[in-house]
Amino acid sequence: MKEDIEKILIQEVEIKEKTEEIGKQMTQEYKDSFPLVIGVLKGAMPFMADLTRAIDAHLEIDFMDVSSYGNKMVSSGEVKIVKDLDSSVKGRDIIIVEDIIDSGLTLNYLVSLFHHRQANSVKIVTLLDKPEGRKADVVPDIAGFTVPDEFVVGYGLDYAERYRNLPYIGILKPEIYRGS
Ligand SMILES: O=P(O)(O)OC[C@H]1O[C@H](OP(=O)(O)OP(=O)(O)O)[C@H](O)[C@@H]1O
Ligand code: HPA
Repeated sequence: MKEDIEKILIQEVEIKEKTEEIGKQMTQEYKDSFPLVIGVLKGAMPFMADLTRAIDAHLEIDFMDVSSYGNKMVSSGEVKIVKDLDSSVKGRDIIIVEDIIDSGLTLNYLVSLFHHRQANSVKIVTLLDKPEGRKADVVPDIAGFTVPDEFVVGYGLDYAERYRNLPYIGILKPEIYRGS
């Protein structure tokens, strides 16, 4: 698997340090509000697991799985709910945890949905932000790293469902996409 990686963009230790830093910040911000922390499956799974353990405050955890209709590159922005939340967001302070914001279409949909469901507040925390990919106007409240406009994998992020279990963020060798 590792031989498929052209370049490591963010090392495991950098992810760990950044996650600790974000966790400390969120401990201060949320120590009195019992937020509902929502991980967006599947990509956010490792970050969600590490980040929530870096927050020293009471919180509730839930997960949502969404997928975009059709090819993402030409996506209409329409999103399908594959797995909905177990909890109600009404009146709650919501923190959405993502691995990456690229086009912003997934988060644009989720933020609107949670406002429609009458959340008290909706904040976005993402490990990676790829601002050059944006098609919808989404700005994270907390972003760990800004990445260039390239397809990245690892630490939850996949290519064809592979590489999610890499402990770092990297860029694939071009021949992997070309299938040779
Ligand atoms: O800003 P966007 O362009 O909407 O892209 C970001 C979304 O894309 C990825 O999920 P994906 O739909 O690939 O599902 P996955 O998490 O199961 O891999 C990622 O985990 C984000 O949820
Ligand atoms: O760069 C990416 N890598 C993996 N999944 C993604 N989903 C949106 N952008 C990306």
